Amino acid sequence: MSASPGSRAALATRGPAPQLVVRSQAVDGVSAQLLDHLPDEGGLAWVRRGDGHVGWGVAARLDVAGSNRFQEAMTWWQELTSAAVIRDEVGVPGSGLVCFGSFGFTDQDPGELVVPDVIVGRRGDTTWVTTVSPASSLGAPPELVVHEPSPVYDVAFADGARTGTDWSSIVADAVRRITAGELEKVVLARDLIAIAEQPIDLRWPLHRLATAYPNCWTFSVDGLIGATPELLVRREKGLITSRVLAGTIRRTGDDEHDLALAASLARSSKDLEEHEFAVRSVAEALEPHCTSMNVPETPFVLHLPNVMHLATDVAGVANNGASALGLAAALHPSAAVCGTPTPVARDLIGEIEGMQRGRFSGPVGWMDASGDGEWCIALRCGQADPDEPRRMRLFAGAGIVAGSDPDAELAETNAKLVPMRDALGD
Ligand SMILES: C=C(O[C@@H]1C=C(C(=O)O)C=C[C@H]1O)C(=O)O
Repeated sequence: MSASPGSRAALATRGPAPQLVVRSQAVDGVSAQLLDHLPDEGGLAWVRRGDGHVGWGVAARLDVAGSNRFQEAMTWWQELTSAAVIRDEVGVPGSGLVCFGSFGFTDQDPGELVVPDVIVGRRGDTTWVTTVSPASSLGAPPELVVHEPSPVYDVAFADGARTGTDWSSIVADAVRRITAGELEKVVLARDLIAIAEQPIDLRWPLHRLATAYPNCWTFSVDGLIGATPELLVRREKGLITSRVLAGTIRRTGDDEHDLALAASLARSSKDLEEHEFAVRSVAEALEPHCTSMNVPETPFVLHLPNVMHLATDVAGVANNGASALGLAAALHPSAAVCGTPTPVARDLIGEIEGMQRGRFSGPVGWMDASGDGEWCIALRCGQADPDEPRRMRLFAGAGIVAGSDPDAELAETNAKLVPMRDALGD
């Protein structure tokens, strides 16, 4: 599967949303994994622990950028879903009409919503196929075929916008500015370039990510692929949840040592402070949308194969009709990927980070016609190069507070690059 962002302009839908006819039907006897069904071009994916959905083809698409991007996307989705004729014979989260989407970190970075022609979904024992067609040409459900991705060989890695040493020095600069009282926390990121011998079949790293990181959300949207551990927001039947991560320690591979490290992470005042900023930013953004909220006072330690994070699961009951995307828009950018105070951190990132993040650290996810859905933060990910299919940009960042050590932060970003590096076969 290669990315085809070159066709972005041609596929972009402007003007009135098309009228779509949508049908979801359960299918029996499908034992293959969802990702196995992705064709070699333009696949979309959202998978966790075997559940989720994959899609291909483009029944409708909206490209968005600018300060009004979330509102524009919500209006388009509202129009599209209210004009659609939806026959959902499955009735589980993810069946019926859904779109996949991703948004840039800044207003200037472009993002999109995509409604595929075909969606294959699974939730527990139920597998279904959704077909989406223009009202004038109702299609039959496709035969589900299993495709083999092409292995990725001989990947070389090179510095992106900055060398590690240069990046450490901008971290040191940020620490000075935090100590001087300009702001409390800023998240700084860096990129790494991966270059393979042959064009990269994105399904290869996707399979490996989903296998190695089953507790993360493995995604593929328009050439952006990754396995993120951070749920910005889920809305499902009136329940709103968010998993906030901030505060990280690398794993060593020695279980006993890792347990001791987890305990030290849970006691580290620097990490607890960094985490507190992130939780507060999420709780404040969700509060106007919830009748009752549960914000645990103490984080737990989330164990991933490469790192451990301080984590807090925030939950609330929706008190208004804000869609999952509306909530993601209210939350983005949280202090987990930007900083505190948000405007100062955002300006500092623009001033010293020295690269365009694109969709890295923006919301990525999916949404259904009722506005339920899941939006994660696009982390532990890579962006396929639209002009050079052998090339990807990989990203990682780290939260910087007064007590941060630049070399330790560099090591943290290296640990966060491991999922994508390993998935590409390093
Ligand atoms: C910015 C990233 O991760 C974020 C920063 C974290 C931290 O600084 O401890 C932890 C999880 C994420 O919220 C990344 O993975 O690139």
